Amino acid sequence: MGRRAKNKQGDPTPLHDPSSAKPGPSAKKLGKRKAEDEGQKGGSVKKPRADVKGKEKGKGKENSKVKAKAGEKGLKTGGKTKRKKTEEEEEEEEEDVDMGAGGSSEGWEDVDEGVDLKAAAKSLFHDSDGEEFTGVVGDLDDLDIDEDDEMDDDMLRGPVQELDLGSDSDEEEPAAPVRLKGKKSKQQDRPSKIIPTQSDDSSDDDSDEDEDDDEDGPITMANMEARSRALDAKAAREAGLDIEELQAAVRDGEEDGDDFADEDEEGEGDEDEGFQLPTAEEKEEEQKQGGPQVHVVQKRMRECVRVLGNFRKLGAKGRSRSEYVSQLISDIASYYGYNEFLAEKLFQLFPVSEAIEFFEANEVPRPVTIRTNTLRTRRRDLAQSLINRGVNLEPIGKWTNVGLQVFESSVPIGATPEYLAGHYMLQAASSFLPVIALSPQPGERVLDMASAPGGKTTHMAALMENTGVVFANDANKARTKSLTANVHRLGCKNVVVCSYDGREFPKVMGGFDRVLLDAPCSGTGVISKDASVKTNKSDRDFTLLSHLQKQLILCAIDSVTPDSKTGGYLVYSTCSVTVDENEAVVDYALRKRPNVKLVDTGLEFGQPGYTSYRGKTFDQKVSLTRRFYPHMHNMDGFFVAKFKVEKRGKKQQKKEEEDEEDGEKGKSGVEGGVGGEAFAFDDAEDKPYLEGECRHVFFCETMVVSDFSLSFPRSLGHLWTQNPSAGV
Ligand SMILES: C[S@@+](CC[C@H](N)C(=O)[O-])C[C@H]1O[C@@H](n2cnc3c(N)ncnc32)[C@H](O)[C@@H]1O
Repeated sequence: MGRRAKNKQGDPTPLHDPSSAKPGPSAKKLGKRKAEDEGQKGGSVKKPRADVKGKEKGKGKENSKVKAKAGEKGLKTGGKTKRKKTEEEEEEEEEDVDMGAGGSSEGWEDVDEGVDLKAAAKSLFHDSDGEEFTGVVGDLDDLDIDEDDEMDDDMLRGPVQELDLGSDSDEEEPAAPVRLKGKKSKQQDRPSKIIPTQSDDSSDDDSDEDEDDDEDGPITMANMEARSRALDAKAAREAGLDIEELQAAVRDGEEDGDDFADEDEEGEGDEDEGFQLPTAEEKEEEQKQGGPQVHVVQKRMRECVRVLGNFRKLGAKGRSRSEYVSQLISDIASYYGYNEFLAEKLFQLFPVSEAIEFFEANEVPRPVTIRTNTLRTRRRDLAQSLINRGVNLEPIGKWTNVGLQVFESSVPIGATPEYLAGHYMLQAASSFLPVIALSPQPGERVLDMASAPGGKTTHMAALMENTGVVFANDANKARTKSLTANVHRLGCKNVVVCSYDGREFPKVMGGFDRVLLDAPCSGTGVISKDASVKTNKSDRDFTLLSHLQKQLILCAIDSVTPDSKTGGYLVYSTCSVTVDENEAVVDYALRKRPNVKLVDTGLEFGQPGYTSYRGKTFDQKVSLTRRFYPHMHNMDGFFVAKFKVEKRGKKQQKKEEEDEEDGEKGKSGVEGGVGGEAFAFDDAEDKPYLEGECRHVFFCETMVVSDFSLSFPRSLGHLWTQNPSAGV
């Protein structure tokens, strides 16, 4: 936690207008990275932060007070600008401005004006100087928080464990990483932030001023934020220039009539004297020596990106584009520590230069973010309480009125009294998105089909103001423990926890106004959190996951009632960036269920989903889905699709019945592989794997009702009367 909290980053806000050009290449950046490696560990961007850390440690308690003060300033004025002022200015202003009453309200739109926040915060919590803690209301006694649960908040997403077909991620890192042996990342050799995301740029409006500051005087508590931002901004500007240069190179290539689609076209230009693609013999020799040297790989990657940006001009005679591509993929795999299969799969998602940005971004932790639980508190009150404890934070961005980004904290953010009292959930910013898209309404009946550990369930319960009912289901019974704990901690009284295989819906219950299917996935969007994904995913995993996701999405659609007066929506999301798990699943659902249509997600940013990919064409409406990327949005890789479910015609019903019969005969008929090759699943062949997937399924007969004060019959009455055909 501490490491992340100290990792000051830009907002997880949109960096690009979806319509704007994607960020460009960074071949030059790879060169800069090398210089930083050799010149100074940590590079110019990281060094001041290290200094600051050292000072913070030394200052102890006093330090946290200063930080709290700096944070208060941020709160009063909307954050960023104020923290760049001198200590004297801050003190002066502190006297002038009444905490919480007035001030600029950017990012705090959810807060009533004129509230005495200090008093409000005090009424909730006593100061941390030993007075009795009286702020907790509700069912704290019911809390059963163990370490796993704490982790669960943050590790909201991850690969499906059942499909983890072995990983070698326990392998030790070599002590002196001179050569690349096997699939080990060399990231420990390099500064953690090498190609700054453009969020750094966008989050800094007055970076010139900061840059001037950079020259004078030592780093102090008062100026450290400004220093850090200035350095980030400087690096971002440099990266921007690189991007422009490389984009220009790519444009030149295009103008020259370079056909990027022609994989085997041979180069016409002269290869740089200093760079030659290695011959087969040289590669063999490299392997014999225990793998290439880091600086060789860095240089080769940089050169390959450059050549591929303008292949016709720069490609060596007699060498094909695909040779450069496969060399680059192989070097990416060894440099960043991926298996070659996954490196290639992810590489193919982006233009060459952007792919490097994506891989780089996976090496950097995403910002620490929390979601205010509006059932227990308001964001401004929560911020005030945490600031008083020495937490430096800011609202995430205008797109959410409950999110806070934590920059630094002198207390463990997963163990504050506010956390234990359920005032917030440690939650990745990307996790807010599907709930915002689904937009559950008070009084509705909602299903969260794959819900553990409950980040989205509890968010939905809050949006529904603890009314209606949220069925929080998860096939993995062990995971429902942390789900239940979170439901209790956050004071959700409209949640029923259950543990079915999602594919049992709507047979067990249906008739929902809205359904969220936050599907089990490969986790390729959260590699910065779980590096094991780099090496433990195979082609077969993606095939099986896609199969499961297709089965789940049909069940999710069928669980929505088209008769809903207020809703009739399904949101499908994953924390993966692969097309097989996203667009291919959505397209499959559209083909299998003509009664659903894609609608706008309502999310303000994100890239449109692919409508064609590697020879496969999807429904044009798939462009309504949204993709989110670490390198572009400074949040976990994520995908969101929103469907409106309408009434089924008789013809469709008949077709579905036929499909079901076919499935029972042995072929489930799931199709839609990426790359043009349609494939069908053979249930007999998949059985061992699907059984593996199902072995944790617990068909619960007794629901765990989150609010024990609710009478059992009433909650279940609500449940069963909606679905008389449930047959339970
Ligand atoms: C991405 S996680 C869900 C995260 C959760 N929505 C949240 O926000 O905290 C996917 C979940 O799907 C569950 N799962 C896997 N297979 C399932 C199935 N067949 N039916 C229902 N849930 C399943 C896993 O146990 C896992 O908890």
